[in-house]
Amino acid sequence: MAQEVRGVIARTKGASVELETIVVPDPGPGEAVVKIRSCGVCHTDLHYREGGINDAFPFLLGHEAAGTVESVGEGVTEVAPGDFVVLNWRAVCGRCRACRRGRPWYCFDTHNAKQRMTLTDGTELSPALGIGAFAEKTLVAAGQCTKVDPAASPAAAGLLGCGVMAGIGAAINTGRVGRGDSVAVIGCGGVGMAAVAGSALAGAAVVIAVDLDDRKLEIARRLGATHTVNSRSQEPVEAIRALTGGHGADIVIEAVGRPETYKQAFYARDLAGTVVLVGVPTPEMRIDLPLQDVFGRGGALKSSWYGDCLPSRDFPMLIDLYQQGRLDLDAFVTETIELDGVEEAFARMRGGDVLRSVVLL
Ligand SMILES: NC(=O)c1ccc[n+]([C@@H]2O[C@H](COP(=O)([O-])OP(=O)(O)OC[C@H]3O[C@@H](n4cnc5c(N)ncnc54)[C@H](O)[C@@H]3O)[C@@H](O)[C@H]2O)c1
Ligand SMILES: [Zn+2]
Ligand SMILES: [Zn+2]
Repeated sequence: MAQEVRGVIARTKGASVELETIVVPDPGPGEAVVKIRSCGVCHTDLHYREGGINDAFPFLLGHEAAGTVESVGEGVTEVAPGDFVVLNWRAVCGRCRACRRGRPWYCFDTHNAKQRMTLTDGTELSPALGIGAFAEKTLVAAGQCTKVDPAASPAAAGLLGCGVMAGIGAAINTGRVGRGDSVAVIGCGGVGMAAVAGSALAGAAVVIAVDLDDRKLEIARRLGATHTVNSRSQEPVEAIRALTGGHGADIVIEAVGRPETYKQAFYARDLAGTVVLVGVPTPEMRIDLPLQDVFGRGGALKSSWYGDCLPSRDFPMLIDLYQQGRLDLDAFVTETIELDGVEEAFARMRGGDVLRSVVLL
């Protein structure tokens, strides 16, 4: 029996989101219905609301979530009703060229649930990043569910579903941060802050956190930053160079998604360093770089999707680190809110006032 539940909908470009009734069908073959316990507000949700990702309105927002499996469809063996799970963006195939090369976020053959959730008038919804978890329940592919220890707090576990995984993975999986490296992270929101924590976990000797807001920089110190730079008062490229013996950082992680910070990341790295691009630009954004600089700097320019994670490997590992007290996921949660508080949470995110607002259900 299809069920009616409440969900947060972005109807048109730039309009305030509204809490509306949505219809969640029974899970079909390979699918699961998940009762959402927590869902963090990520900047990507705001990008969807602004039409910055695509125009497939109306969106059912929310994609950084943990929940309990309520029911599963035919042939599902990965999870069973009652399992506590973290949701991931895509059920990757595991067989295509991208999957076999260990880059599943470039999978050509994802098996997400068909878009079958609707408004009560039958209008088809686009679930953000294939999830749609600002809702009491959502329909996903069973392969998007990773079982984790049910003793973990839902607010903390849900963060792994996007921002924290994207940030930690950008450092560890994409950037290959290792013992003794110097790292600069430009932009310390939920994603960049996790890149700071991931760099510290990986043994970096120098971790430079860069942001416009001293409150963020203070938290970054708690999570392992050895130095902080406020770009309002210091030119960040010069400051990063000064803190790394004049060379620039071995790994620079961009977690804002703006032309000026892309450019800073490019120039703040050591000549043989790696730039990891995590911030999502909008279609009209451009930067202009002298080709001599592009050529003359060795190293690597990499983009990082979802921290190049493998959910079944990385989610349980990060939950372990959290429960051992080695990864302070609670420090990311600025506030917990209700489903009807998402629009106000977007305003606080724009104002830079929160690291993460987390909807608890
Ligand atoms: N690649 C991925 O897999 C992935 C996953 C999740 C989010 N993202 C993207 O990462 C970006 C960050 O997401 P978030 O949720 O952390 O956002 P956020 O809004 O919480 O954080 C952005 C941070 O950047 C800071 N900032 C803004 N302009 C700056 C500047 N010029 N210099 C230095 N700092 C600046 C802000 O003060 C804020 O702390 C977004 O573009 C989001 O879409 C990418
Ligand atoms: Zn996200
Ligand atoms: Zn694949």
